Amino acid sequence: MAKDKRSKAPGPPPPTPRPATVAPSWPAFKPPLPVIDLTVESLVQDKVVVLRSFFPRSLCRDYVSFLRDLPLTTTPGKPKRGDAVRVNDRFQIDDARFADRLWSETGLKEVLLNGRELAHLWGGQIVGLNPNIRVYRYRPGQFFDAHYDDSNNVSIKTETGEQSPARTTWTLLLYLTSPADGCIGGETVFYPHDRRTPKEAIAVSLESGMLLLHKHGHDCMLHEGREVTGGEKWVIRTDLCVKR
Ligand SMILES: O=C(O)CCC(=O)C(=O)O
Ligand SMILES: [Fe+2]
Repeated sequence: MAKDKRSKAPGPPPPTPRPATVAPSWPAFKPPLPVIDLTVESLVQDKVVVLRSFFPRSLCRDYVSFLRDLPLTTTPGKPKRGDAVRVNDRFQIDDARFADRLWSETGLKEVLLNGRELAHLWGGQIVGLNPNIRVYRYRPGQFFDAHYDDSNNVSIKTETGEQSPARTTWTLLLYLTSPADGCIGGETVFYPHDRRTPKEAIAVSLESGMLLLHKHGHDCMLHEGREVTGGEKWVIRTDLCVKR
């Protein structure tokens, strides 16, 4: 797929149904996070990193049972021209408070900001996570077709309470289920050379509680969420934001 004809990750959600406006009462991070010394492991140099056991299994289970009760909507199978085919059930909310909790009450902030050898990766000075929180559920037969994720301009509340201009630079995916919970398939697959061929596929297997970050925007690798063939894949998606 040529870069100039690339299919984009979906932009704003379709006009109906509308994104939720009332923030969910997300479960507490219990036990307190992080549960292990988080480490940033590189899977594809300068493009994909993972932090394993970001959520413990028990917290993943708490989240999945909580998320089940949210008003998820099935995305249309027929996307607008230029948008990726994405077939899953999803919930979306602008929730700056939860984005901030994920950033500053989990150990993520410390591990990313203190890792001096990582500083060059993020595309600027990290200021937090995108308040646009997305929850995906994939059931058997559902998938996210190959696409690129865009960088977006957003506004983030700083520690002093002011809104500050920011830009998303990396996609954040937090996997809540895996084969250990009966989820078969659903790997996130990257194609470093923009060719969706089995030979060039770098497949990241699901691991409950693992957080994955991948570079997006101009340098985004073509990627997809493989079809789920058994059980359910649950993911929380947001983005890493830098100062603009
Ligand atoms: O669910 C996945 O594995 C991929 C999700 C994705 O690519 C996205 O949210 O843009
Ligand atoms: Fe994506």
